[in-house]
Amino acid sequence: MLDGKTFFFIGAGNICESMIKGLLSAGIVRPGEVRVANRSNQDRLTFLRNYYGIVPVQDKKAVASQSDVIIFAMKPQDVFTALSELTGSIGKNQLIISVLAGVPTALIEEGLSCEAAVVRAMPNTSCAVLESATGISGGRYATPDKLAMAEEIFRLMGEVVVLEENLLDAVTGLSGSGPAYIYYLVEAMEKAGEAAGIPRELARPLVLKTLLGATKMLLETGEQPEVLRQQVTSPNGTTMAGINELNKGNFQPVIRKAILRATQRSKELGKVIVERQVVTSN
Ligand SMILES: NC(=O)C1=CN([C@@H]2O[C@H](COP(=O)(O)OP(=O)(O)OC[C@H]3O[C@@H](n4cnc5c(N)ncnc54)[C@H](OP(=O)(O)O)[C@@H]3O)[C@@H](O)[C@H]2O)C=CC1
Ligand SMILES: O=C(O)[C@@H]1CCC=N1
Repeated sequence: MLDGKTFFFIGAGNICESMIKGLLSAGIVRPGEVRVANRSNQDRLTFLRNYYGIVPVQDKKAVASQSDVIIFAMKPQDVFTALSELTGSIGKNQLIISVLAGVPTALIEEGLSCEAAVVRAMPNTSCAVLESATGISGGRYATPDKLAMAEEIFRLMGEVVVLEENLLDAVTGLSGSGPAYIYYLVEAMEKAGEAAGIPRELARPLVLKTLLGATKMLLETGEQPEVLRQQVTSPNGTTMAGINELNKGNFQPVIRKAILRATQRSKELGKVIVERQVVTSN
């Protein structure tokens, strides 16, 4: 379904680069089929062209009208300018993917005013290494084949779940922001390893392999995390002592709070943008 398709990224930031890296390394999409535009930062486009061989774009309208897949990848608050720059250039046959946190498909549909096939997606930066966890949801005019195409695109870069749009904010809080929580955990574990006397350069491989090994155990054994945790935890041993400290620090409630707050933030971002749309259109 993707053979020879052209991709147009509007917004050349972090998630755009992760997706470009992933799409190209998956080997289905060629650099010449990937077009990228920014608001003003030309150096960034030059870097992406030199590094990945993609095509930098100035005339967004012209390129949008000639692209099969258009990916909205600007900050949520920049969506209105991006939509206004595309007026009249997009039609029903194209696939529009929005990775914008909080922004409903309806807002993009309305902005494009052509019954555009919009799919809202929430990938994460692990697209770059083909290990993203991505949630997708089709908008009002996204036909089953368009949703399937979006799923195929993200499946090249990792795991995909299709869900109702009202769950996309929760996906954002859980797995969209998720890599940052894990990096934060790695930072904390490395620092703790250092405090216990292990030099940083030795702590890192120990921490990373521990993470990778635990993930593989979960995937390959199919066991519940509780069961695997218990297998590590000897009665009155070292793990129990460590877990007790985590519990004293409210480990599970804190993680829950972080994910729920990030989910709520995604909803807030969307609400502000929808309100702006209502004000502008009145
Ligand atoms: N970072 C992440 O892990 C994830 C981010 N997202 C979502 O992706 C979106 C982008 O995030 P991220 O990549 O981190 O953001 P960045 O700030 O890194 O990049 C945003 C880019 O959008 C460009 N831009 C702004 N307005 C326009 C416009 N009108 N036309 C073309 N380009 C424009 C900016 O260009 P310039 O620099 O020239 O102003 C900038 O390069 C957000 O909506 C976010 O919610 C989704 C999943 C994960
Ligand atoms: O922090 C953010 O708002 C974006 C959305 C998910 C990951 N990064």
